[in-house]
Amino acid sequence: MELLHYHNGQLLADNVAISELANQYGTPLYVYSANHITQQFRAYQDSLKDKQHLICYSVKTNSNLSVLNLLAKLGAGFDIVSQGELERVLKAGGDPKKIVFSGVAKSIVEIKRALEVGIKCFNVESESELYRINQIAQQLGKIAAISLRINPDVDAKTHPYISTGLRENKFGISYQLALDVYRKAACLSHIKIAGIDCHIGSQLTELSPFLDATDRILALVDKLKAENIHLEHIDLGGGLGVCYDNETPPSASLLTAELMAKLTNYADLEIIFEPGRSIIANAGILITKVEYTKHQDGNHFAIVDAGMNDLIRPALYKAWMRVLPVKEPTSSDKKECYNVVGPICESSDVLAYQRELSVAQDDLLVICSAGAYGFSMASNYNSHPRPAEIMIEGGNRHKLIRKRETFDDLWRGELVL
Ligand SMILES: Cc1ncc(COP(=O)(O)O)c(C=O)c1O
Ligand SMILES: N[C@@H](CCCC[NH3+])C(=O)O
Repeated sequence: MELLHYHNGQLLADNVAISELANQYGTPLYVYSANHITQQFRAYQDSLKDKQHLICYSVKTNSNLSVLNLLAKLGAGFDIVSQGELERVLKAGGDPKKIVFSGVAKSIVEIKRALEVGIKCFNVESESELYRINQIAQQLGKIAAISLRINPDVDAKTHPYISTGLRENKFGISYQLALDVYRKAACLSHIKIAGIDCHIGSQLTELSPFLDATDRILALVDKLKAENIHLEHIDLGGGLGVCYDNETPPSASLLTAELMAKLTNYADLEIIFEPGRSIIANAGILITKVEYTKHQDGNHFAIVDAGMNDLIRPALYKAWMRVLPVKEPTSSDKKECYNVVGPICESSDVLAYQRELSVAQDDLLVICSAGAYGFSMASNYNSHPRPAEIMIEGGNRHKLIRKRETFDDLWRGELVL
């Protein structure tokens, strides 16, 4: 079932009226549906049930403790990229043995902490990182399980800012060097080679880049085997896209089925995925209120209380996100072509360009598909407190899962000289 639908002229999320949420919690407001998150996660789980697998939700996508806790209870592992994300997962009740640690700049402190809590695996992104991990593991008297994140040099056919698997990107170890780095890893005293990893980008709407990357990774697995380097798992990353407008990405079950077909001769390998957006993007919305409308020089602006500080995707990538009025439009409404703009003093603070809307002051609008890379990328720019977040459970109960920030939160930790 879709998250949003109109009923008696009002927009509902699951079975809850958006206007009720805005009245109770204020705006801007992030809202997520536990049912939808569960449904998306289970789509991965169900399609992999015949294969040893671990679905490591990508924490950066939406790292609210309640979201992590919900996913942990469903059996998720976690893909993290910082100690902050590690601490969040632990705080939310996630199992450290199901954590994989990606990221190009893991610090000594981060590596130590990850070893102490006993994560599943480091996704190593450079040769120097490998040596650092070995050294720290030696100091702690531990063996670090690693996989190398391979940069397969595959075009993910997505926005250049969110493509990560091309040779010019900073991520991973070059395909050409990978075998050699594995050989070096095999000689290190405190390293255990556990797997192989790749993640080629985000918001992928075609299957072919996934298939190409997997072929290249499997060719490496074969070469490693020939050298007696045996792996326990293969991690194919995240990246599956969602529908924001009219994209038609493959479903999680089609993606996993196509990839599993390639893995039939690798029955002993556990398969790991690191999905983020496809779990939660369409399980979340951002509710915002129209503060003013402005009509001048042929332009129509709906000036709303949410801005690029709350949701940066449109400003950062010119991402298109659907905007729906909370009051159901009728055929007699007079519509104009609006730019939906926020309060921030930047010309790029535009949430949506050129949308046919009928809006008036104090109307509520919903930015759809905002569950992924929404709140997790929010900032306090222009000294706006970050929004509250709420979760709808069971389709009709709603709970605050993050309080709206106060002004005290804005200057917490600052000192007046
Ligand atoms: C290493 C890694 N894994 C997983 C993800 C999740 O990607 P997505 O949200 O596109 O599924 C990302 C973000 O792109 C990432 O950098
Ligand atoms: N933040 C990006 C995706 C980047 C993925 C990070 N690995 C977005 O909103 O689309």
